[in-house]
Amino acid sequence: MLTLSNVKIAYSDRVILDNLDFTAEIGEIIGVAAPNGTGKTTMFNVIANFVRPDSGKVLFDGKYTYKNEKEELIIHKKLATFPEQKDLFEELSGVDHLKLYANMWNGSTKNVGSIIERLQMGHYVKRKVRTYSLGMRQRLCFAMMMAADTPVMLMDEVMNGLDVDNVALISDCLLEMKKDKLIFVASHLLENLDLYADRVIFLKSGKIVHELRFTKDNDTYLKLEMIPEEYETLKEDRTLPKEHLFIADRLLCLPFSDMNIAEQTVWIERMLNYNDGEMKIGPLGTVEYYEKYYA
Ligand SMILES: Nc1ncnc2c1ncn2[C@@H]1O[C@H](COP(=O)(O)OP(=O)(O)OP(=O)(O)O)[C@@H](O)[C@H]1O
Repeated sequence: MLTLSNVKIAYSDRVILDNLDFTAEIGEIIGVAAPNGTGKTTMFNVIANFVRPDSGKVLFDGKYTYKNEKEELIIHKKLATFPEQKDLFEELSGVDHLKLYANMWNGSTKNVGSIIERLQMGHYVKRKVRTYSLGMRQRLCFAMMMAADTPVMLMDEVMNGLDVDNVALISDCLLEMKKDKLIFVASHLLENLDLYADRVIFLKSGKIVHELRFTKDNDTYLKLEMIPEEYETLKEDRTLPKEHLFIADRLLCLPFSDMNIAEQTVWIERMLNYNDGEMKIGPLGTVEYYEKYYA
């Protein structure tokens, strides 16, 4: 549905996206993880054509690119970007904003009532935006995306300023929405991405350094916190599996899926001597890969 081929962009001498290749389909939520200033927003800006890449192209439905205004219009009917709070109109109400987005992209306001109900905005949405808190504004921005109801959505920092309950609410909505959409979410709430993303891409030095796919077939690891000195001692006897990881100088991860039960039992018994025997068994999540690449 969406293809980025060889997308390159640099500011002055600094390469932000370095010949990026990427394909995504309807029905996916794709998390984008990377530290501040890496290029998440730049990637979204290129997808939306707010910024022209130095080379490479963005292709929608296998045929539309940003080669002329006609095609740009076709693409922009399919694509909405998460509004920034500073772009809200202080003197308009939340309902006014929702109607605006619904009319602009969807051509109908018939879903506005159910969106307000789903996002529990009924008690404030008729007031002017200037009276809203940060969290109320953020929920309105998300509601505007729901009102636009486009097949492609670029959500930058969607959870900013939301409390735990609202993060859970928006996460549930994302899962409900994804069936007929391709949704990108750039976020620093890493654990939250594990709850709804189908895959998470990690950007580093302009490239995708890792793609984490959440499937039931993901490799399982035995995970245990230890200090670097303990890890070094353990390494000396040369029995650690070759594919083990020691992430961020704190987390030992032993690949468990490939071991037989006897080997697994031996390692669990050995690990009981560390960290009061506190260990976890499961696949690696976004936090662990993030630490692997950026710690
Ligand atoms: N118009 C511009 N001119 C010059 N440099 C820019 C421009 N836009 C972005 N950059 C630089 O490109 C880099 C990537 O910025 P970008 O906003 O894409 O990062 P990000 O990963 O979204 O960061 P954050 O997590 O802070 O939102 C930064 O170093 C930024 O300063």
